[in-house]
Amino acid sequence: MKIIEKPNIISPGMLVAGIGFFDGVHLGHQALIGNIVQTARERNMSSAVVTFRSHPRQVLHNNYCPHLINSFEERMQHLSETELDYCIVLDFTQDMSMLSARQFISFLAEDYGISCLYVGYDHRFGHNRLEGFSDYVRYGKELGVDIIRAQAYHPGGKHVSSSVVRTLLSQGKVEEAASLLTYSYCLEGEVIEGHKLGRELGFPTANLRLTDNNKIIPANGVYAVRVQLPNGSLKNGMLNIGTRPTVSNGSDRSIEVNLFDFSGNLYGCVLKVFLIAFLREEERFSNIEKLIAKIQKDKEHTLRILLSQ
Ligand SMILES: Cc1cc2nc3c(=O)[nH]c(=O)nc-3n(C[C@H](O)[C@H](O)[C@H](O)COP(=O)(O)O)c2cc1C
Ligand SMILES: Nc1ncnc2c1ncn2[C@@H]1O[C@H](COP(=O)(O)OP(=O)(O)O)[C@@H](O)[C@H]1O
Repeated sequence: MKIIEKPNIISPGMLVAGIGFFDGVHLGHQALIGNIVQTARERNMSSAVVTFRSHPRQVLHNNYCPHLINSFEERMQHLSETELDYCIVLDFTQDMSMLSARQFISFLAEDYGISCLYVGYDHRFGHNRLEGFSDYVRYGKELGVDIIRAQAYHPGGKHVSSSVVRTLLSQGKVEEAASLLTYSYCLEGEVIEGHKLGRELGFPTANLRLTDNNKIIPANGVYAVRVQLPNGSLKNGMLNIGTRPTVSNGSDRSIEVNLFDFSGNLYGCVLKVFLIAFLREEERFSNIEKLIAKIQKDKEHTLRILLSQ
C-alpha cells in the first residue's frame, strides 16, 4: 500500500475508494476494505481509502482531545496489512470543513482521480453534514463518480464500530476488543524513572511515558502482556495501570510493566506493550508483603494465560 499525502492523480478515473477515519481498522473496516478491493478488481481499477491525519473534530474544536485506538502510524500500519493499493491522507482544515458534499466529491475526483466512492452506511460528510446519501448519489452522477453505500457489518449479529471498541478498551475488556480488532491493543511509551520501589518488592517495573497522548488508556488494573523491546524481541510480562494505592495516596496514574526473564537497564528505551488479558482490578493492600504475594500470584496467572496461547 502506498501512502499518498499530496494531490496526485494515480490513474485518472481508475480509482475505487472508501472514506473514513478508520480508527482501529477493525473487522467492520476490514469488511468494507474487502468490498473496495473486490470492486476495484472487477472494474480493473486500483483500490484506496481516503482518511484524515488528525481526527476532524480536533480541527473543528480546539480543545477536543480524542481517545483513539490507533496512533496515526499504527493506523497506517494496519491499513497497509490489507490488500489496498493506496491510502490517501488528507489534512483536515477549517477550509475543508466549509466544502459542501458536492464540492468534496468534486475535489476527490479532480485532485485524486477517484471514480467510485464507497460511503459508510452511517457516514456523512460536507459542511455541517447537512446532506445525506441520496444527495451524494445525485452529485456523483453529475460529477462522474459512482457512489456506493457500504453496508453495516454485523458478525454474529454484533455491532462492530470504533466506539464499541473504545468502550471495551476503557472498561479493560482487552480480549473482547482484540476479537473485534483482530489484534491485541498496544500501548507504546518511553521508560522513565519511577519511585525505585519495584526492585525492593522483587518486581522491577518499567514505568512508561506514552508516545501518543491521544490513545485510550484502558481501565486501571493488572494485565497479562507481551512486550516488544527496541531490538524487536518479545518478552512475556505483567502490566499495572493505576494509582498504586498500597504505596501512594496520590491520584497520579502510572503505567508500569514487569518483564519476565529479563534483567537490565531500560531507562530511555521505547517499549510496545500488547495487552493480552485483564487479570484483576488494582487493590489497596494492608501491607507490602500482601502486595508482593498478590503480584507473585499475578505472575503465575499471567504465565498460565500466555503459555496456553
Ligand atoms: C503485576 C503488578 C500488579 C500490581 N498490583 C498493585 C495493586 O493491586 N495495588 C497497588 O497498590 N500496587 C500494585 N502494583 C504497583 C506496585 O505498587 C508498584 O509496582 C510499585 O509501587 C513500584 O513502583 P515504581 O516502579 O514506581 O517503583 C502492581 C504492580 C505490578 C507490576
Ligand atoms: N524484569 C524487568 N522488568 C522491568 N524493568 C526492569 C526489569 N529488570 C530491570 N529493569 C529496570 O529496572 C527499572 C525498574 O525498577 P524500579 O525499581 O521499579 O524503578 P523505577 O521506579 O524507576 O521504575 C526499569 O525501568 C528497568 O530499567
